[in-house]
Amino acid sequence: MIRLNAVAKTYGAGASAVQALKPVDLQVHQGEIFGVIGASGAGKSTLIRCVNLLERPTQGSVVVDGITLTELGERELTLARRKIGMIFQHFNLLSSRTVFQNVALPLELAGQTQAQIRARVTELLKLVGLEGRAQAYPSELSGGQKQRVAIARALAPEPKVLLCDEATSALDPQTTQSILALLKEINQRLGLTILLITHEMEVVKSICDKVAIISNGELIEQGEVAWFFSHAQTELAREFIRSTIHLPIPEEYQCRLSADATPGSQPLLRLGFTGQSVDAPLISQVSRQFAVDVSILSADIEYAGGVKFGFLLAELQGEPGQTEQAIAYFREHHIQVEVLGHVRSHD
Ligand SMILES: Nc1ncnc2c1ncn2[C@@H]1O[C@H](COP(=O)(O)OP(=O)(O)OP(=O)(O)O)[C@@H](O)[C@H]1O
Repeated sequence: MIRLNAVAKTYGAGASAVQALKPVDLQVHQGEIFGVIGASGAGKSTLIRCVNLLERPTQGSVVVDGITLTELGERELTLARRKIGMIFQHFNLLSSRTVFQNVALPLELAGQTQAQIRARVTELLKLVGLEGRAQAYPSELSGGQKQRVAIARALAPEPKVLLCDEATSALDPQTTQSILALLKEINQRLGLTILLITHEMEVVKSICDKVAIISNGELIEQGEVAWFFSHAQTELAREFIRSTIHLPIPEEYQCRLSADATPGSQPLLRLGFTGQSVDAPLISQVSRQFAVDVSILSADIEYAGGVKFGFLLAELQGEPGQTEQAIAYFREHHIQVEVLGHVRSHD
């Protein structure tokens, strides 16, 4: 449904030129929710704006629903863009228009009759859960409601593709989840293809089928979300995965923790389980095989894309040679092991 072939974008020229996007290949199939995640300045906005040519790529071609947008003239491009809806972080509603009038705008521009517009807007407001707010002005709405209006407006011309530019970044976590649930519902009910950009792994985890990581204008890793959580290759990908997990070290341990091992101290580990390792009884195996005790401080096991993954904060207790062998055993069995430090026993 969306295909980017070696799309690159450089802003400016000469000494002040900024290459925001290096040649990028990306394919999003019909009905998929595809997330592109990256840090600030990585090139996410540039990438998504190249899809509907809000930014003209410096090189490469963009194909949406079989039409090569990069070959079109302005008039044809305006028509083709009707099949590509877009929503933004700050909603971009017209403040002087009511909810109804905002959603009606693209239909007015397409020359629909008043009766057609009324029927379609009513249907869309119902779809996004805003019946009864048709006559409100944007200033009277919450952030989540504003994004719902923006979604209804984007859907008005019956697009095949919806582009979401950090659509939930200005919303609180609860409202974020309700907007993500709405996007998922629309995706499933209408078969709409969604390409979103975000800096939050939670968004990817909640609704995406596929994900790509962008760094310095390059897609450094991409795949199905389930695969990604269990096989992430790059350190940046693993960092994003860790960012969805909350495992603080208890204060009581912090004050007994030091970087180096001292006589009698025990290693404090963060263990990352993905794929098969999450279901294997590796903790009890280690305990039996190497005569170590494993004291679990906290754990967080989650699902994403149908795959279980999780992290465990644990202190290993045993003789140094044994704890080292236990750590090696974990690593051999595809558990990510990070030694966070060494814990002194209570004074
Ligand atoms: N219009 C522009 N002119 C010049 N440089 C630009 C322009 N837009 C973006 N850039 C630069 O291109 C790079 C990528 O920016 P982009 O906005 O695409 O990243 P981003 O990942 O969306 O970041 P953020 O999350 O902070 O918006 C940055 O170095 C940015 O400064």
